[in-house]
Amino acid sequence: MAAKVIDGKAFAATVREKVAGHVARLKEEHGITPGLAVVLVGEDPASQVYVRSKGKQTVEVGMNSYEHKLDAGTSEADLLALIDQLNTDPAVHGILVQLPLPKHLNEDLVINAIDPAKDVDGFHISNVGLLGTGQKSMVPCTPLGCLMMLRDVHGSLSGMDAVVIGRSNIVGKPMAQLLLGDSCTVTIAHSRTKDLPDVVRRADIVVAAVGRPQMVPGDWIKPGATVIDVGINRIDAPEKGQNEDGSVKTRLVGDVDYDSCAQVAGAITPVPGGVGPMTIACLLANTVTACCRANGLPEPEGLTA
Ligand SMILES: Nc1nc2c(c(=O)[nH]1)N[C@@H](CN(C=O)c1ccc(C(=O)N[C@@H](CCC(=O)O)C(=O)O)cc1)CN2
Ligand SMILES: [Mg+2]
Repeated sequence: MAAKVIDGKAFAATVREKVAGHVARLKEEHGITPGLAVVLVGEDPASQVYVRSKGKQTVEVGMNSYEHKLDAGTSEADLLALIDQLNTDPAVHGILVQLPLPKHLNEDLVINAIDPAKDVDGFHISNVGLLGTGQKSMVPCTPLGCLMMLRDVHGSLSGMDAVVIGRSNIVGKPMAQLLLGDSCTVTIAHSRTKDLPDVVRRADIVVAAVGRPQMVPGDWIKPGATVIDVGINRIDAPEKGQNEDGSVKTRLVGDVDYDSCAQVAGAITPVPGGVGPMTIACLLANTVTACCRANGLPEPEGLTA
């Protein structure tokens, strides 16, 4: 039987609706409007698209959006000074520095300069430590979105075998911590893992986050398993023809070979329209959570891990 397709676009819309409801209540009952500051350094075209989308969606759910666009040559000192200013600004409840940063900037240093309570990306070392020890933290948006979708499909994840392929700080590691928090038996696999196909075949849940186009074929998937594809890779699509400038057209694919995996899996996220839209929805959710925490108010239910 063909897999159930997990519609991340539709799911993200329900998350945004919940966020908008909380924002409206914060305004009505407490006179507070959550604010999100997004910092973009340089002109990376994909980052520009994501930042524009973040600003637009922030405003659509009723929050204040503060965009800071700095040129590619901005010094570390100037970027740190801006973060300092945002850390102390009471109208700003969430701060996000769009990644990747230009090469001359030290990402760790910059991220760790953000007030952990405003770190809506959940990348600050304090939040990493809190998540790793099962304490209340800000949770990275992409893994949080994956967790929400998995809970929606399965209800309880307790006792399930989960394999996370990829060990990045942004997705693989926090994803593994979240699955552990939901009582899965978790394996983190990566480029050096021996017998990767057999490791993946044991899994009830496969989260692929390696950044290698269509790397996971259907015959690695246990029948009925749930496949969450975090990859967003652009590949040539000669079947679509050429652009006006003569270059070959492209298309987006994930880290799993969708067609073959969908024939075996019980449920699967598509690319595009799966995990990607959940990332920004969870950013909005984290901003409301940060705002509630900053004001000593109860946290919104269903929007945190
Ligand atoms: N500070 C951060 N930087 C980056 C993050 C992040 O969470 N925080 N994640 C990515 C980029 N990203 C958000 O910033 C992001 C990536 C993809 C999508 C998305 O919706 N993708 C669509 C396809 C988009 C397309 O057509 O190109 C999809 O998968 O359907 C949203 C957000 C790196 N940087
Ligand atoms: Mg760097």
